Amino acid sequence: MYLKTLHLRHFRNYYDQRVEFTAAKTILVGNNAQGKSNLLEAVELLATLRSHRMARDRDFVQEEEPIAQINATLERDTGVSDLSLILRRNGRRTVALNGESLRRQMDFLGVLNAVQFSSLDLELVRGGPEVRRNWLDTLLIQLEPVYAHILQQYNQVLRQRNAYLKKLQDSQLTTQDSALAIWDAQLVTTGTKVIRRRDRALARLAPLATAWHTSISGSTEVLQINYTPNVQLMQNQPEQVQQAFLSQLQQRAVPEMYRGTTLVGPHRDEVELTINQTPARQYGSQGQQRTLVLALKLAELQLIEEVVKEPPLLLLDDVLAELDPSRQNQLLDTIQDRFQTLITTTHLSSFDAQWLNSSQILFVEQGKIFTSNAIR
Ligand SMILES: Nc1ncnc2c1ncn2[C@@H]1O[C@H](COP(=O)(O)OP(=O)(O)OP(=O)(O)O)[C@@H](O)[C@H]1O
Repeated sequence: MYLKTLHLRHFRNYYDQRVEFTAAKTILVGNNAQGKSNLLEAVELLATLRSHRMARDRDFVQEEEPIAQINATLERDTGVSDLSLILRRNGRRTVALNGESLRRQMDFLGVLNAVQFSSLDLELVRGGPEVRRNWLDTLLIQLEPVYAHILQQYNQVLRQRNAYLKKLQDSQLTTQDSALAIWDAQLVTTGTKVIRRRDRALARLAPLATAWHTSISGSTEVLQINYTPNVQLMQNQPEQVQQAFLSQLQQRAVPEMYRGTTLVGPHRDEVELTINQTPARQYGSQGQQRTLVLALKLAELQLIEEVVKEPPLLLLDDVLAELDPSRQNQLLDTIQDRFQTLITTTHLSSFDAQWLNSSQILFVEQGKIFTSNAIR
């Protein structure tokens, strides 16, 4: 797939900027805080309706403006599509495809696919389980857009069940007298869908990532990725998962009521990353942890391509310069011209000449994009 144009209006520090992408690789160069990451974030939003920066919608909208707008033209094997996303301070969003407003955001997902890779991704190794759950969920949204809907349902039931548990704390009711069973049933139904999809996605991703990791580390390291669901998963059959989920909920009913929060479910899942059988967080240098993240990203690219049958975009936010030459080459060899790639950097000096020659270079300054570095 190929992103032909992007038009940002009142998005972050862009007032009204059109960009036309004229090569498979585009390098966005500029000093810090000029708007390079913002542009990549806009593309990420079109792909996933999420931002890895965990921003709220009001952060996207330029000061003094009521709405932010992102428009794009995308070429796929199936034809050309116009995408439009309107963001408002109050969080209400409007999505449109080829000029037609879509009622379900799910129908917007899966049109543009992208893998985002930034220095924040090191948190995948160093951060807590929530970071890895978020990463997996964002990938799943692209593999199966219906997952966005399932996840939203689960989170809604979870919030309602937590509110009910809090209410129970203040009442004289016991867990048996209460209507908790109604919430349990809904949590189990939606949560099981989340668990089974996470399990399936990781089962496909893990061998790809392990193979990349072996190759990048020169066969000195073995990466293992294990899904550790909070609900014991013996078999990935819906009935079995539901039964296990329900019985764990029933076992924890008293502590849940005491603490006023749900203690069982996929909101407590973990994805374990180990290198040579040692937890990756404790393993080795920053360089080795970067190898792991690079392997995950290359696996994401490969898996999305396998599933959607077209190469997704790759968004490299200030990471190329952080990789050593051999890891850089591994990445660049994989990309070639197959994956349209948008790269941000503060210095062009870190790129090899051949790459520079075949890339479109755009200069970013205070929310404006220039095609040449001439005196402005
Ligand atoms: N809603 C907004 N309205 C106006 N300006 C914003 C908004 N959100 C962010 N900005 C501005 O965008 C700039 C940050 O841009 P961005 O994160 O893209 O930096 P960058 O060019 O990628 O640089 P770095 O290398 O530091 O990441 C800051 O100047 C910030 O004030």
